[in-house]
Amino acid sequence: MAVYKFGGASLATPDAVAHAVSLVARRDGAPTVVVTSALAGVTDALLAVAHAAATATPAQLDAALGRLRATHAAVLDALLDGDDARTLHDALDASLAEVAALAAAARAIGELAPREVDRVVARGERLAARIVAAALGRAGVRAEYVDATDLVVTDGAYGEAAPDLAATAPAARRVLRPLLRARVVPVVPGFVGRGPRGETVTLGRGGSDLSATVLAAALGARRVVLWKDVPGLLTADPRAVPNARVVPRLGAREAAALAHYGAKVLHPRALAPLALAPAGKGTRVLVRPFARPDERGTEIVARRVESRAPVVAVAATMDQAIVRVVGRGLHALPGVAARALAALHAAGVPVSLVSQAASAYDVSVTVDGARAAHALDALRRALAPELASGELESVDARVGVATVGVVGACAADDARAAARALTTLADAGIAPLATAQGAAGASLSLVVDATRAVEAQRALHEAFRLHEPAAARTARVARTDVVLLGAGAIGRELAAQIAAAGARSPLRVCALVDRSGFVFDAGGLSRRRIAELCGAKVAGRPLALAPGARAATAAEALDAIAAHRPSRPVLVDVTAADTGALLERALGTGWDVVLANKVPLAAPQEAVDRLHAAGRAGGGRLLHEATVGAGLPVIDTLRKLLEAGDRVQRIEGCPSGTLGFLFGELGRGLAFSAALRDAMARGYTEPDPRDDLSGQDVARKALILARLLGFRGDLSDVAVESLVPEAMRALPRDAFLARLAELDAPWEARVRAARAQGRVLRYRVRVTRRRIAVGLVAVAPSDPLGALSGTDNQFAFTTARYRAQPLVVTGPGAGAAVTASGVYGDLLRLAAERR
Ligand SMILES: Nc1ncnc2c1ncn2[C@@H]1O[C@H](COP(=O)(O)OP(=O)(O)O)[C@@H](O)[C@H]1O
Ligand SMILES: N[C@@H](CC(=O)OP(=O)(O)O)C(=O)O
Repeated sequence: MAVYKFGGASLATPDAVAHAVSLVARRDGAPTVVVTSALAGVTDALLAVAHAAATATPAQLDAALGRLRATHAAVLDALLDGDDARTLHDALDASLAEVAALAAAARAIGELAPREVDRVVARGERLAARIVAAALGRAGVRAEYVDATDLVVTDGAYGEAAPDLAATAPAARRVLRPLLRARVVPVVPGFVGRGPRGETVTLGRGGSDLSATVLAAALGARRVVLWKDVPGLLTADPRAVPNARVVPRLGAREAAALAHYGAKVLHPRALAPLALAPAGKGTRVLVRPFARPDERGTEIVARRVESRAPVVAVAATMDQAIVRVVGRGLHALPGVAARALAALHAAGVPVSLVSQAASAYDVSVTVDGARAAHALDALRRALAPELASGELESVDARVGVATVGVVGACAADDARAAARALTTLADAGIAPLATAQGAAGASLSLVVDATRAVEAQRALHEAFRLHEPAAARTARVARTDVVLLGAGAIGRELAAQIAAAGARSPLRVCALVDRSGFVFDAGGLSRRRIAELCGAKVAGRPLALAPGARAATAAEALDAIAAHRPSRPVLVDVTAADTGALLERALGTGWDVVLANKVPLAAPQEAVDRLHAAGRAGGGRLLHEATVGAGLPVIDTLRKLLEAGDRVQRIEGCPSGTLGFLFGELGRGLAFSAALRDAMARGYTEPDPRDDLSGQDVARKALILARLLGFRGDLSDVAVESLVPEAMRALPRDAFLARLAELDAPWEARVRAARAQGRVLRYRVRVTRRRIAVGLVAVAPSDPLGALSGTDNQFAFTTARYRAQPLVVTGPGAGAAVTASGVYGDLLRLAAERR
């Protein structure tokens, strides 16, 4: 047996009502109770009529009733004809005539009593239920209108009546069971119940959800389906947060919390009648999309099982006022706060949030904004003695606030969730006016200025990554989106390393960018896609030609990616181009930047200063371990020394694997030309080996290191000794290579001279805060540099603490795998520090 509730938003047009009928028909005779809301907009219209009844002119009233007649007539004329249509037109006319009569009476006495307001407003549901029942009959489904006052027994509070389940159950069973047994679908107006004297009352806005769950509980239904015009219960109100997503399974506590924050999708008390049992037993509550009945929507379950993510949704109650009682009387005198709350209760002002710090100097509560003046009045009267004596300083109210709720099982007991919520608001420049978090609650409340409520919800939704599937977010790992600039050997290696780490890694490559264009996926490029793209790059095809790629400049690519609001984006530059302007822009907009590319950091001092300034202004951080010594912890070591308060006096080293190899071979007696050709054959050198021999690449690394020590100056200030004789510098590459043998004799002489002194040749950099020297030196074999072999790099730090013996870092300093791992280390550090 199932209870189907059709919301007003779903019953908006004749087609929609026909669709509702078809959903019931699809049940194919299975026992079904239908609960309807009023047609879309009708409750609002009836309430407007009720509230203006005493003051509106007859003409205004006629116009309003005319609109209501037209709304209903449009639906019933489209779906029904003959006797059915006539009967309903008569019912409609009679109903509206009664409203006119009630209004006339109201004009005479000056107001419409709450009892009459309920009588007026209940008409919406009653008319809708009659129309749906007739339309069902028309479609061949046996259906019968049953009035809610015969079923739903309440406490009789006008406008917000609470159903009495114990009294409702027997009545509902007595009336509905025989119908269900006879395979008749009872169609019941939602939102409506009976007071103690048999009078018609309403259950509060959105109350037909409650009607449905009360009847389901009374009948022991297997399922309640609340058909809505949204795809289910969402992580946020889609009108405030467009990328909100469906929560497939939501715990009852969270669903209720969401409803209490005014998420119009569910009546706050709707779940109370049901003892929600673990899946399989009890009544299942489903919130499903009316327009797409084959989608599953949301199931509300007793306990949330779906994920460990602490936060499942955000919501906001608008149009609130925050009312404060301030003064030392709150802690000096017993019972002042209790009296304040009692006064509000007595005045009929419901209180939602209550916040009082332990210092007890003020207590703040939130109330419906429309009742702020009434609340103030009640408080001032109740606390008059303390206000007069000065024990209380003031009672005041601020209207135009909203209560934003961060909803989740652990929102209230996960310190990280609370911290993140507050930091998120702080980052958005939104100061909470009050906060509350219960010891056992399923939510954290943050009161903010109403004008900032949408922004606050969006920022929180983003911060808790609610737009991602629940399984993808856990409390601890926040996603870092990596944008890879350059898809050469290092870029490809890095992408593969990140992809290999899989879902456990906080890093996700969401874009590859090359000179031709870019490929982007907000959810992260899959391992397979990365492999395909890299394969195409190796085959020499530009990215822009890949499926799903866009041709663009790198700047255009970044703008396009930024528009998707990536999570903690990092731009990784593994090109060898002058990318300074692009990096400056990224840093300035808060993106972090990781470089293997040396060029932007070896640029003129003022350009580098601009980069750092952009980072400071925009909040982006810049790491570049791989620019010196590839994956070796060179900059990391320097940072640790400085952080520990050491003073670094000098860094000496061989930051070139190519030159290291060359001098090793010369030392072993090889001819210069043979050693260089060997290095070329092994792929150690640049295509034109003079790029290595000129010392320019080494000079860049030296400059980067020196700048870390405080050096200010440019590449032109670096004294570089080139190993290419003046006369050979301008030759074409091949001409240079053809004349290599000419260099053998001079080199042999140098090596021999050094050996005579018991020394070996090395190409060394030496940097201090003031000076950079790059060139050939003869060192003793006992020197750390003397022992260097193969393509290893070496860096020796002489510091205040490492004075007698330097701290030495040695190891392979080139190659895609180690360079990529240097970049990877930086990325992990950024991800860890942002948590
Ligand atoms: N977290 C949420 N999930 C789904 N809808 C929400 C949420 N918060 C607010 N809403 C709003 O609630 C409304 C719910 O649906 P609707 O079909 O109008 O319900 P009904 O017709 O039963 O009153 C939508 O307009 C939607 O914007
Ligand atoms: N029609 C009533 C009751 C109701 O539940 O409506 P809906 O299902 O459209 O939220 C209201 O507007 O408050």
